[in-house]
Amino acid sequence: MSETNAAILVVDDEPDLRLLYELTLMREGYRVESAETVAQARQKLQARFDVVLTDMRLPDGQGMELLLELQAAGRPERCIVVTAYGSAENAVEALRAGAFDYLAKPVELSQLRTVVASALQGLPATMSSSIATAPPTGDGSPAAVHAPATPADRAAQTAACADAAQPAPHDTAAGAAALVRLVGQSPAMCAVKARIAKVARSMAPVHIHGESGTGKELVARAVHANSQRAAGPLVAVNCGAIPEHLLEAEFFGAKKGAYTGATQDRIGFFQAAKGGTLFLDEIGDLPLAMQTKLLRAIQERCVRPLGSTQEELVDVRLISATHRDLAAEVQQGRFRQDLYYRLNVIELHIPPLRERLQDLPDLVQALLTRLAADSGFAAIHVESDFLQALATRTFPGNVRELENLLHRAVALSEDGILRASALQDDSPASPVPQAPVPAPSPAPATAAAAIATAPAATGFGTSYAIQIPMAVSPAPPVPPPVPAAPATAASAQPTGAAMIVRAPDRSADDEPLPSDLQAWLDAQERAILIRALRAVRYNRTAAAALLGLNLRQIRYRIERLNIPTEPDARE
Ligand SMILES: Nc1ncnc2c1ncn2[C@@H]1O[C@H](COP(=O)(O)OP(=O)(O)OP(=O)(O)O)[C@@H](O)[C@H]1O
Repeated sequence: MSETNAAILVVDDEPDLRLLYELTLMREGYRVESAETVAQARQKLQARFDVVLTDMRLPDGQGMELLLELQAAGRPERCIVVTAYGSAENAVEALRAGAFDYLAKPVELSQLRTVVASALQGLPATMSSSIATAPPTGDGSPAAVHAPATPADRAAQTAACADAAQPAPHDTAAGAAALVRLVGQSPAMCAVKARIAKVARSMAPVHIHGESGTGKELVARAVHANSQRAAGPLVAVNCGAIPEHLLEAEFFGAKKGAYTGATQDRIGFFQAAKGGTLFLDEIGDLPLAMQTKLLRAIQERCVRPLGSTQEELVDVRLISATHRDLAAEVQQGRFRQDLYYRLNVIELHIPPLRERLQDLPDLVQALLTRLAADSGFAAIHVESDFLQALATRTFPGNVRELENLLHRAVALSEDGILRASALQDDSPASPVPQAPVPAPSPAPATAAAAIATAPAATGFGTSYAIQIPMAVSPAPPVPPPVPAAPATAASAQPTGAAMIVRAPDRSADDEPLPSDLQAWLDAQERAILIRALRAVRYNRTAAAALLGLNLRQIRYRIERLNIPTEPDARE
């Protein structure tokens, strides 16, 4: 959307501050209206805006009331709440209630501009084209508006699992593809997908919790891909893999000579993720000293590269993940409570695979599709006893364990047929629990086989039967690069395989067509440019040379695709 058309409502009772916000935003080209009280704001909100910037404390009530009323009315305005200095509770409360973002007093004007611009990103153009009138409600609260849904809204609607697996024409093909890549149609996974689509839309920090191998990184990628920052970078960091003495430089950047070995300026993760998402995996592994520095970066919204005197504005959405129980880590003094509070604004829990065993057939199919290409077999046949043997396991290593197990089974198979005997050396790591049998997922659209309860089912061990169609139905068409696994009834083999997974044919004719060619090409170009820039530490001349471009061409492309580079990136 053209940001200059955007309409902003500023709500603040302090005339000086109101004027300052108004002037700052008008200078950005926005159309600004203002209100001094909750009552006045309600009046103004009979019309529609793109963004509402409201102080928390107002003479006749709280800014939160406006936020909640807009939410309740299903209004599409993005709300930014201005909180008192140091009032983390208010900020977190507002984010949990659905605020897009918050600003702490005293509001830095550069931050105000960044946060408002970020809130306007990805809004449909129709919303900002005019301050359209919304029908009055009678009680003075903001009227409901059935505005065009945002991509995240649409994703939420389609995240009812069958739809998420078969994405409808979607504004962000990448967002739908990211949800499809997260295989599983069990109620637990459907709930995870629906929540991803819902929480993706704000700037609120998301904390993903789940055992190792449950797919936390895939979930983080899906949140990013469904957010309005999807066009920006996703920088994924494994906090446990960075030597302690390098943490600060890696996170915040460093000037040449700032430490032994710093032979040139380098940008940090915060700068690299500018305009996008910073995914801090294994956050529980961060040493306490670094936790303090990270907290400061989050609170102050700026970072200072090592050896620099200049602070740099932070413009990232934070996602963190851990397999640890962070609350327990806080109790034991190993994790800062205030940081935990800041990171855990929205929690996403990924259930372990043993609690959603009905996802097994879908997962086996998806994972084998990935493996089939490298296996050397034209197709991999999965015998029913192999699936049955899998279903008796508890997978303490979750999907990663399943992936490894399939990898070994395929590698050791001489004929491309997976039988239960292939699992004999792969002893189950733990005894089968006598847990209640989970309900099977409702009519899985793509499952090659569905695990269903046998009569008088009592537990995992002997109570499952595998319903086995003769062949795998074709996987739903998904945007690239998600591989499809075409296999038809005609491809069923005389082995009576429960599942047949064909190595994806890489011929161009079989690639699903992108629904928005330009967006698809831009995404490819952007990813390649970012890779090249990172490879040469953001030296644009070197990156251009890598890609067979000249400096002018790469500069043009960087600018066109809004690729963040170091402020003083070298040429
Ligand atoms: N629902 C899923 N659908 C498809 N693949 C999955 C799913 N969940 C996990 N995987 C695959 O399992 C492997 C492990 O996933 P991932 O790295 O995201 O797990 P994690 O929870 O981040 O693990 P860790 O805590 O050890 O970092 C990856 O190869 C991932 O692609």
